[in-house]
Amino acid sequence: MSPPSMPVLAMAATGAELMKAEAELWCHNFGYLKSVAPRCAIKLGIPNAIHRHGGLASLSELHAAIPIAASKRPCLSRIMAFLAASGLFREEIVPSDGTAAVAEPWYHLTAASRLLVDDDDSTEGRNCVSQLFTSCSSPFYFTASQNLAEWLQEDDGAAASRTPFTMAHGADFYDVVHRDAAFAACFDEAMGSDSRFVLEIVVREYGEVLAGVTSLVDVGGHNGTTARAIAKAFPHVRCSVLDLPRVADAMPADGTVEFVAGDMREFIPPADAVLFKVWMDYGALTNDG
Ligand SMILES: C[S@@+](CC[C@H](N)C(=O)[O-])C[C@H]1O[C@@H](n2cnc3c(N)ncnc32)[C@H](O)[C@@H]1O
Repeated sequence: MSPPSMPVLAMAATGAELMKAEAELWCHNFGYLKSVAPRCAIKLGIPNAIHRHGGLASLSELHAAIPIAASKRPCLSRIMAFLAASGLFREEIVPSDGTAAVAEPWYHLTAASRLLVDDDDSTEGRNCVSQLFTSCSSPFYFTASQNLAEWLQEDDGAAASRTPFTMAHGADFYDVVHRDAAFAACFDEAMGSDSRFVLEIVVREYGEVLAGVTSLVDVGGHNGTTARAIAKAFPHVRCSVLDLPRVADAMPADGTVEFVAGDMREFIPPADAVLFKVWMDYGALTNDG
């Protein structure tokens, strides 16, 4: 078999090529800011503020709406410019009142940032995934990801019980959820917001997949947000949720869905349909896991 052709930089590279290659590395180096900056925008309530201005707000309007320390005011425009460059908002530079000599930036919500608005009365939060974003961009995951190389090098045998997450936090994901009330609340809200968002679309556009189905089990269904939404939209479907005992046993019975405590690797209650949504076994990242 002949080897692939020689990579460009193995040959004599020009200064311009080297500079371009280094610029690419800078982008990778600070790539995490693409996740951190929207997290900052959500915390400051920027998507909500633009939404309250009808989906388009000027920098001055954002300054009036968002509490920023006086000494940091110039930084807001830099964060907004970064977010616009990464596609979260659309920036337009126009004169502020038609007469002003100095043009100022205006920011439009985009399809993505519209999903970060959590005070839209017309959708009652069903089209908002800001909690999901906040949870997934949390330091818990970021810290765990720093251990990836060490985890790949560490040979802990066939059990492969350690994950980058356990290396960082000394416990597996669900143990941390269990012991850290703030993280648990953040995780619950994240899963809830994703379930409401996805179910709204499923109910509206894909209801036919449940035609003829009379029972459904949501495997790893957590607090039952998804199963409850299905039971409400499709009353002919009897819904149950299978989850680990410490989750299922803690759920109060409300007559809408039945909670079954168990491990899916051992047992899945019989039903016409089995739903897996955002299921991750954070403890089984083995070769075949
Ligand atoms: C990422 S959450 C997703 C929750 C829900 N499906 C959703 O989309 O909002 C994964 C769920 O799977 C559950 N889980 C993890 N391992 C499980 C197992 N072996 N058997 C049953 N449930 C499990 C967790 O307790 C958690 O509630």
